[in-house]
Amino acid sequence: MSDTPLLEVRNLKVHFKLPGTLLRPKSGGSVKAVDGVSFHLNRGETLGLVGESGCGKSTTGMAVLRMTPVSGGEIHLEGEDITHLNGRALRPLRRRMQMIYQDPFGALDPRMRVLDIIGEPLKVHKLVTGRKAYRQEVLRLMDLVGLLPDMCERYPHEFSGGQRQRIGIARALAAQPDVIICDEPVSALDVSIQAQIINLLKDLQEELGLTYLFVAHDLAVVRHICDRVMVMYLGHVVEVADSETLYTNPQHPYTQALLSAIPIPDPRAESRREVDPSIEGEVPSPVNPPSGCPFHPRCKHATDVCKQVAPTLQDTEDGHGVSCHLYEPQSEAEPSTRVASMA
Ligand SMILES: Nc1ncnc2c1ncn2[C@@H]1O[C@H](COP(=O)(O)OP(=O)(O)OP(=O)(O)O)[C@@H](O)[C@H]1O
Repeated sequence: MSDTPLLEVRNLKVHFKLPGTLLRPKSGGSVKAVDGVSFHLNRGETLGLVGESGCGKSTTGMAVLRMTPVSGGEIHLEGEDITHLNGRALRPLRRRMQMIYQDPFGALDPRMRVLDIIGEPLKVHKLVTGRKAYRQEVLRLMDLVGLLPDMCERYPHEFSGGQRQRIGIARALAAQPDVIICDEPVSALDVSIQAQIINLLKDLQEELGLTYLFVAHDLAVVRHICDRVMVMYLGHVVEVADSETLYTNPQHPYTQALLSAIPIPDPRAESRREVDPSIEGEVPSPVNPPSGCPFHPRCKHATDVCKQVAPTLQDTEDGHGVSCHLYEPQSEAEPSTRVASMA
């Protein structure tokens, strides 16, 4: 079996130009929404992408799908550089990478019947021939996601939020994708429905060997579905590790702060929980980033959130990477594995 990851992203940058003002029309500057992000995704695994609002999670997903312009870096799908594919060459990629959207209400065309919403990718990518095979395939997909056959003639407004998300999942599956980007797929749903959709995604992954990039701001949700988790802060990855390690032994102060904000189900433990103050207050914005490191105010590199001398995050053997100048590896035996290099 090949060691090539299904998806590999190297030093990805997405910088948006800001419009100028009336007085200074040319000096709008830019937002570094994604600024040097690297990661890999193996076939059959789920990688979580977490962080506060505005840290660049969705933009990373959209860039990987080649739905937003890439300012720098490389995206490889099964070893093929897809960063600069355009026009016709992008078509097969559109099938191979699908997205499940956050808003099950806005993602579906209200004028289309479920039969055609789910079936559209079958037509676009010519995956079935004939009306009968088309209908059969849609019904099979509906069954996979727990929708009844007679629902296929209905319209999106006749469904609940959870059912609409099932329709969105069936539509994504119709394309027989290699990678599915799940962009906050449960955050718009009631808590009781969230668990159903997460379980459905897990079951489908097991049955069909799916690969997910799972974007979410809710760390509690991510823990249940992800094999590995990557934490983003203002366009950078600050820590990546397997889920168990990240939740039980977080090393970056930002990860620790994010975890301190998760409510604990046990009321006694919850009453003792203290939220790290660095995570409270206004969410930092890449439009006007903080001038010093909010986690290590005394760090001598703490200028413009480590952007002047950015610590680099190593893709290490044990898979635990920490991007912080002040991080010390725990073991002498693995000096190069966890240290953020002083570039
Ligand atoms: N098309 C765009 N033009 C200009 N700025 C943009 C554009 N798209 C995103 N941004 C900015 O890039 C930053 C990252 O946005 P992004 O949506 O990726 O964050 P996010 O982590 O997914 O947040 P959320 O959880 O709120 O969706 C934000 O400051 C956002 O305002």
